[in-house]
Amino acid sequence: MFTIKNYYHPSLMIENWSIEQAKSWCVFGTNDSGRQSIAHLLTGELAPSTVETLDLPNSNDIAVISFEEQQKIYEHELKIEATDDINQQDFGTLVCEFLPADKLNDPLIKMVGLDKLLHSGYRQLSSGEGRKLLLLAAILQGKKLLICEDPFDSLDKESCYILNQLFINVINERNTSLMLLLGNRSDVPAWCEKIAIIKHGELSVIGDQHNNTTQQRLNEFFNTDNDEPIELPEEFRKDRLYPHEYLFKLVNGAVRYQNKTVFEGLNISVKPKQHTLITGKNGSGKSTLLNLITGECTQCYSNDLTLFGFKRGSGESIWELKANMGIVTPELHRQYRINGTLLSVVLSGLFDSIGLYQQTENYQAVYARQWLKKVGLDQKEKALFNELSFGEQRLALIVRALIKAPLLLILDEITQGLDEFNRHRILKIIKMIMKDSQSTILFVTHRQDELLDTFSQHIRL
Ligand SMILES: Nc1ncnc2c1ncn2[C@@H]1O[C@H](COP(=O)(O)OP(=O)(O)OP(=O)(O)O)[C@@H](O)[C@H]1O
Repeated sequence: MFTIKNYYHPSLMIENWSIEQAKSWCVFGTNDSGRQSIAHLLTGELAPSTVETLDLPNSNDIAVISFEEQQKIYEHELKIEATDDINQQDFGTLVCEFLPADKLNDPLIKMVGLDKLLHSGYRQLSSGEGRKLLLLAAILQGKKLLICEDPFDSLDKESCYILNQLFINVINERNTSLMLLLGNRSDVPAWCEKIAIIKHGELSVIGDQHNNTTQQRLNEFFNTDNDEPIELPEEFRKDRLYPHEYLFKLVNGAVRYQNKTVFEGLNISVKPKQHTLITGKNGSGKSTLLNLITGECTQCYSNDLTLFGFKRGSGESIWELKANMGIVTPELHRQYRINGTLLSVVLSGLFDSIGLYQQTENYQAVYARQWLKKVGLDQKEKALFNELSFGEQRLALIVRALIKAPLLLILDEITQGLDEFNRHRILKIIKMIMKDSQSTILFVTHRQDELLDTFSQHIRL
């Protein structure tokens, strides 16, 4: 399949690595390890400074399924939208258009649950549905090497099971090789044969997964002594007067699109400090519910929804509402395409803007820097946001939401794309906020180890 010897590029070094046809590999790397460079190398986008052997498959035979690729497609879809005839209702590229025309009856489509969405637009898909589509497209196009970054992130339990079956099928029946780029040890499937790690851009082949030495090397790789306590800033601990019983209350809530009811008859209320967990299958409407609360979903006006004491649609200002909310969602990450510095992205959270358009005070920059330090990004404050890895961008958006210590924190799959070290660091901050602050958390996740027992309400959609 490929052989690489003594490859050197400033962002990637590989001494000796070969992969045979129909083999499965996991490459573990942290968020700043350079694991995305592996995909760039294999697709021919990372020309080496020096190399001894570089025997790669045809780039047309390789598919990369990553958050980065999903972002590119999304941006392309937005461009199409901008050039569309505005009178025409258009959902951009349809799901079926991503798949080979002669494979639209392939049983794999039903297996991953996309059969009913073939005529939906890509932009209408939930994040999990979008991931499944790219993977399915690659398989049906007969790609010979699939490179999947954190493929189990954003998938529900059943979809993870199906994805595992799908992977086993492509390796055994379709003679395809699989490379999983992972940041969490708990994501490695038992069937995966070989393990490699990447650290500071240097790739090391470790060996067979089910081998004691491999497990020992992995433990060493993930073992960091960086377990220092994280203290919440003063702002989070200040007492605040909140005059209403509920932060929000939705009565008989419903969201419907042309021929689809996402949910109906939904009654939900959240009181201050009633930390709430929301779970449900892919496409069950978790993000839609959050969008109703944040106002991203315009059907908030046709619902009986009261937010911070304002009945939605009664002339309240969205900025007044937003001032009380800190929001991190996959949608926000997709939309955050303004290319400022990391520091400016964090500061933009104080103004609820995408991009920073206001003069900031010194104390605000000091505060933003303190937050960057808490997530280990203080050395990168001048880096451009879109030059950071997906996981680093996600960390930046998390601290952007935290910086104003809002009344309500709306956190939708926030640990998507984070390596296990950063994920635990963020969960530690979340636990501190639950315990020691005046903020209330609304938290969506698919991960079992994020179903913390500190949530006082669990909504299952
Ligand atoms: N504008 C739209 N038009 C039509 N259907 C839509 C639109 N927006 C979302 N949907 C559909 O509504 C359903 C719910 O989507 P939502 O993103 O809320 O799911 P979710 O529970 O957050 O899923 P996931 O766990 O995959 O993130 C999905 O099937 C999605 O395809």
